[in-house]
Amino acid sequence: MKKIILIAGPSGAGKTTISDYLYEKYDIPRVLTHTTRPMRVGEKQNVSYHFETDDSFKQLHFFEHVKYGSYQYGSSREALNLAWEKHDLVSLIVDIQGVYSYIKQLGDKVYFLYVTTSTKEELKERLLKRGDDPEKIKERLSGNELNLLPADLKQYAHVIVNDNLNKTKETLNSIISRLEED
Ligand SMILES: Nc1nc2c(ncn2[C@@H]2O[C@H](COP(=O)(O)OP(=O)(O)O)[C@@H](O)[C@H]2O)c(=O)[nH]1
Ligand SMILES: Nc1ncnc2c1ncn2[C@@H]1O[C@H](COP(=O)(O)OP(=O)(O)O)[C@@H](O)[C@H]1O
Repeated sequence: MKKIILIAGPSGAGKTTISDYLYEKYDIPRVLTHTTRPMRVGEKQNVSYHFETDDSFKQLHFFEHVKYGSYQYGSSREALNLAWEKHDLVSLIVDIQGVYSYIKQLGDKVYFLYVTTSTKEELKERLLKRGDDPEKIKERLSGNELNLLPADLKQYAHVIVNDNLNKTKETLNSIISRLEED
């Protein structure tokens, strides 16, 4: 059965790292989303995101979309179907609002991975090392942008505390072998 692995959690928790691992090890494609935020060093157009201008963003047809600060993010049904043509399992990095939309619209096709770390200090250190602007880090690690796991989503969430990447990979290996049996 076709499934979508939703990956959500705070900035710096390791969502992109996990999605990359699923692709490199299992060929599980990432459903690319669209954003108007500027590219970070190391990111590539149509690899990390479809980077858009405010005008090109307006022309798209979204499954759901959100705004973070002054930047827009959104995902399309077309992108999901395209990824599903390549593989029955696909991954998608979203925020918590996106998780609600996907669970509502796709029900049991959703496998929800919630990624976090034991401490917020670890997130801050990783984001500084990644080269993020300290002001932006402050915003990302507070309020709604922190993407904490809400009580009503706990029943759907498979939580990964990504303090140790090797341990995380082992957990992912057993998750994928179970999902591939479905
Ligand atoms: N709902 C929704 N959230 C998205 C989408 N694309 C990205 N996000 C979320 O937007 C937030 C900001 O993403 P980004 O700027 O790449 O920062 P990062 O989390 O630090 O890598 C993250 O929580 C992403 O999961 C989307 O299409 N829909
Ligand atoms: N378990 C881990 N231990 C230490 N650093 C990690 C771990 N997982 C990911 N990282 C690093 O932390 C930074 C943030 O990870 P990333 O996957 O970009 O997070 P997110 O997509 O959730 O914002 C990256 O530089 C990544 O290489």
